[in-house]
Amino acid sequence: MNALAKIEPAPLLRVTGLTKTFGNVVACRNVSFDLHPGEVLGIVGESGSGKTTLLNCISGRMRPEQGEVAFATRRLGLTDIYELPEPDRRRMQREEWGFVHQNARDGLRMRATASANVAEPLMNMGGRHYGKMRAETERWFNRVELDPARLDGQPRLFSGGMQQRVQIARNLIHHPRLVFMDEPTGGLDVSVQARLLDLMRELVRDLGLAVVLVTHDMAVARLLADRLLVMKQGDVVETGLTDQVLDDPQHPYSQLLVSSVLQI
Ligand SMILES: Nc1ncnc2c1ncn2[C@@H]1O[C@H](COP(=O)(O)OP(=O)(O)OP(=O)(O)O)[C@@H](O)[C@H]1O
Repeated sequence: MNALAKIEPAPLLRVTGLTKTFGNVVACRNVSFDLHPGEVLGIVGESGSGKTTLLNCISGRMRPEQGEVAFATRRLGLTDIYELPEPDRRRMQREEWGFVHQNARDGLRMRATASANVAEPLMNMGGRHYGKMRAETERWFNRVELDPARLDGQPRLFSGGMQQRVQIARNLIHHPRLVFMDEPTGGLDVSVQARLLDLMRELVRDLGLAVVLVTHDMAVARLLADRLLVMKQGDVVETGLTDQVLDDPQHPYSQLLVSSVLQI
């Protein structure tokens, strides 16, 4: 083992040379990065830069044309997720990952009760003790600052901010090792966003979560991300620590992105 290998911890996720096209459009071109346990990586860029496509490819929802997405699974260690048999990949996604969508209706069953939504990952992992699952669900309701009196309500009757809290609880209750978030506070009122962001920051820190976060909002990136990956027309044009990228952007596109936010 060389000296670097001793210092450098093993990555949780390793993306290598990932490319995805739609006809003539190159949505992501030759993207590579490592994500380590407990690290929050923000993927930023303007609309159409390829953020969502990259997120979909690395979260196993869309197979890239080229490249590899390797995840350190509990059972097999660092494994190309697209080489896994489909049922194994789905199980890994269910048991080891979370995915928080921008629109709660994409991540929740709106007509099931909120408690059923939150408890479902526990049941998927073999939980059968109703009382214990109910208690854990209630604990998570409190953790995301939802009133346990609403446990048996349907998310479709909740406010947007409450729905996002249900989605977050559902995606954390089973102790995932990696959580993907796609504009998790997009579409919410600014005041609701602020508290939700604080809550998410607390949870990420307390649980030591590894997160891949897609956002076009630099304030969200500043608050949550340790490191940023700036995308422009499918290319990663800059990566670095969040403060470095936002306070001293090197690439002209990152400079434009940051200055356009500061002008608002
Ligand atoms: N299913 C698809 N079919 C065809 N083209 C697509 C598809 N999905 C994405 N694209 C194209 O790929 C490029 C990247 O889109 P993508 O949605 O990944 O960007 P984005 O940065 O997430 O944008 P936004 O912030 O608006 O969601 C765009 O040119 C888009 O039109």
